[in-house]
Amino acid sequence: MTRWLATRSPEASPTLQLACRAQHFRRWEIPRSSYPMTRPGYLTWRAKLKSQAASQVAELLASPAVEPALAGEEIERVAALIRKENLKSDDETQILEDVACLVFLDDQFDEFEKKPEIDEEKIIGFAGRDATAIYSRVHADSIIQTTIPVSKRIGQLVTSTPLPPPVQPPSPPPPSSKPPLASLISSHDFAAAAFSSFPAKTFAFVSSAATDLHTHHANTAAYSAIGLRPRVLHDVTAVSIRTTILGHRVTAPIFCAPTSLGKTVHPEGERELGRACKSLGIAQVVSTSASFPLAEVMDAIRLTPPLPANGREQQQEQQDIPVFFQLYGVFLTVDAPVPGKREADERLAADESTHTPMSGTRAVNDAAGGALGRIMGKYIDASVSWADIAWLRGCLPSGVPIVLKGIQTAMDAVKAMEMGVEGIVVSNHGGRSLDTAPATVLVLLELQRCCPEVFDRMEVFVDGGVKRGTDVFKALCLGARAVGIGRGALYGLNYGAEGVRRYVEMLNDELETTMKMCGVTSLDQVHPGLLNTGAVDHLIPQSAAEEHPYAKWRRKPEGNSKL
Ligand SMILES: Cc1cc2nc3c(=O)[nH]c(=O)nc-3n(C[C@H](O)[C@H](O)[C@H](O)COP(=O)(O)O)c2cc1C
Repeated sequence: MTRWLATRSPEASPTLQLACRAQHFRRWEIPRSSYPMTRPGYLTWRAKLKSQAASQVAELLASPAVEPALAGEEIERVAALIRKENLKSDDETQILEDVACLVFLDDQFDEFEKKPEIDEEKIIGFAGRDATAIYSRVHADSIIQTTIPVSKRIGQLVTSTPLPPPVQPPSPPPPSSKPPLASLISSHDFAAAAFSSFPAKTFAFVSSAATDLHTHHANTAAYSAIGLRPRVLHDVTAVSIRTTILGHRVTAPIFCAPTSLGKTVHPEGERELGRACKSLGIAQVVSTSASFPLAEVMDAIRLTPPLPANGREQQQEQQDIPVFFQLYGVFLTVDAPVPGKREADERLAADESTHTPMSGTRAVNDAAGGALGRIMGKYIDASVSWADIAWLRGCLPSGVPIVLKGIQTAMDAVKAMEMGVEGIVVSNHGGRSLDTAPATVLVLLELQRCCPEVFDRMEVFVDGGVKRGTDVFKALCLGARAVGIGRGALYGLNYGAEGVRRYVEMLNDELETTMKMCGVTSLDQVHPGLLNTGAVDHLIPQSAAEEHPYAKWRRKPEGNSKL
C-alpha cells in the first residue's frame, strides 16, 4: 500500500499515509466466510471491515503509547478515510480507494481472473470501468504496463480503451511534509516533524523502545511527577549555564548522547551532529555504531568554523569541545549486553546496505523482520564484566577518563566508584534495553538516598526522557553534571546542524527561564531542596543492598527439596 501510495500521490498527507497503512487493520478477525457468499453479503462484510478497522485504529492512535500524540481531529480524519467517507467528493478518500485497487491489480488480479466463477464480462467490466478510471487519474501508462508485469491482460484491456495522453509525474518528487524549522518551538514539535517526514523505518528505529515502552514513558513521566519549588525576589538578570564535563569547559550542561546510524536521519549523520555540537560549544559522544569512522567525524568537527561568540561566551569553549570516544574519554555502554527487543523497529524490514564502519557489521532481514538495532547485537560481547574495566584502564593512556554508561542502581554506582572510573551515565538507553527498568531521574534520587558520596567521587551524568529545560534543571538539582539527549538530537538533525542547534538552544532557553523562576543564576546554586519529590519518594529504594526489603524467601537448590 505504501509503495503504491507513493506512486499515486507522492505528496500524500501524514493522515492519508496513516489511513493507507492501517486500512486493513486486523482484517483477519472478520473472515469473508462469516457473511453469506452473495453480493449483499459481500457488501455487508466490506462495510463491517471498514467500520471495525476505523474504530480499532482510532482507539490505538489515541493510546498514550503513541508518540508524538495525535490531535483528536487527526485521529478522526484517519478513521473517516478508513471508512471511505465521501468517496466521490473527498480527493483523499478517492486516492485511498485507488491505491487499494492498484494493489489488487498488482498483487491479486491474476489469481482473481483464474477463478471459475469470474467470467470475461466481469473482467472487462472491471478493467474498462475501475482500472481505466484509476489509470486516467494516475495519468501514467507506465504504472499499469510496466510495473504490473503479471497483469498483462489487464494492461491489454485497459490500453484498448481510449485514454487521455500520459502525463509525467512531477519531478523531482516533492519533499515530504516537513514544517519549516523556524516554526518549531518545542521538543514535541521536533518529534512531530520527524514523524511526518522521516521514512517509516527511520522513525521506527529512532523512536522505538523495548517491548511495552513502560521505561521509555516513565523516563519522561517521572520528570513531570517531580515538582519545582520556585524562589522569588532574587536578582536573576544574568544567568549562566556554563559548566565543565570531565575538566572540559562547555557552554551548557547538555550533551549529545551516542546514537547509532546517524545516516538514517541525515546524509552527513554524526559528522553533521559534530558540526552542530562544535558550534554550540557542547559535548558529543560518538557511538561505536556511528555511520562514519571516528576520524571522519573528527575531520568534520575540525573543519567547522567556530560561530562568532555570543552571550554565552562560546568562542573559547569551541576550541575545546569534548568529543568522547577514544580522544577525550571512553564512554563504555554497559546497559546493553544484548540488544533490547524493539518491536516497532523489528517489524519493518531494514535496508541491508546499512552498516556501521567502526564495528564492521551490516543490517540483515529475516522472516521475523529486520531491526536496525540487531546490528549492535552482532559485535556486543555479552561476557564483558567488571573485571574488564581494570583491563580497559590498563589499555588506555594515563589521564583518559572512563565513563560507564547505563548504571541503573545504587549498587552498581558504588561498584563503579570503587573501580575508580571518572564518571557514570545513569541511563537505561532511553528505555530501549530493558523494559520496566527504573526511570533515570528516579535512579538519581536512589543515589542521593543510598550512596550520596558517589556524586563527590565521580561525575554523574544522566539521560533518557529529557524533553524540557525543567527536566534538565531537575536532573542538575539531583546531582547530575550534565544531561544527554538521544532522540531529540536526531529529531533536530532532521534539519541538519541548524536543527540540532535550534533544538539545544531551545532547551538552553527553557533551562535559563527555569533557573530565573527558581531564583538561581548559576549551576553551582542548584540543589535538591528546589524540588518536591513527594509524589515519587515511595518508589525510591531505601538502601544499596542486594536484598529485597521484605521478601526474603529464596528458592531451595534442586535436590535439597523435602517434597
Ligand atoms: C536511535 C538511537 C540509537 C542509539 N544508539 C546508541 C549507541 O549506539 N550506543 C549507546 O550507548 N546508546 C545508544 N542510544 C541510547 C542513547 O545514547 C541514550 O541513552 C538515549 O537515547 C537517551 O534517551 P532519549 O532518547 O530519551 O534522550 C541510542 C538511542 C537512539 C534513540
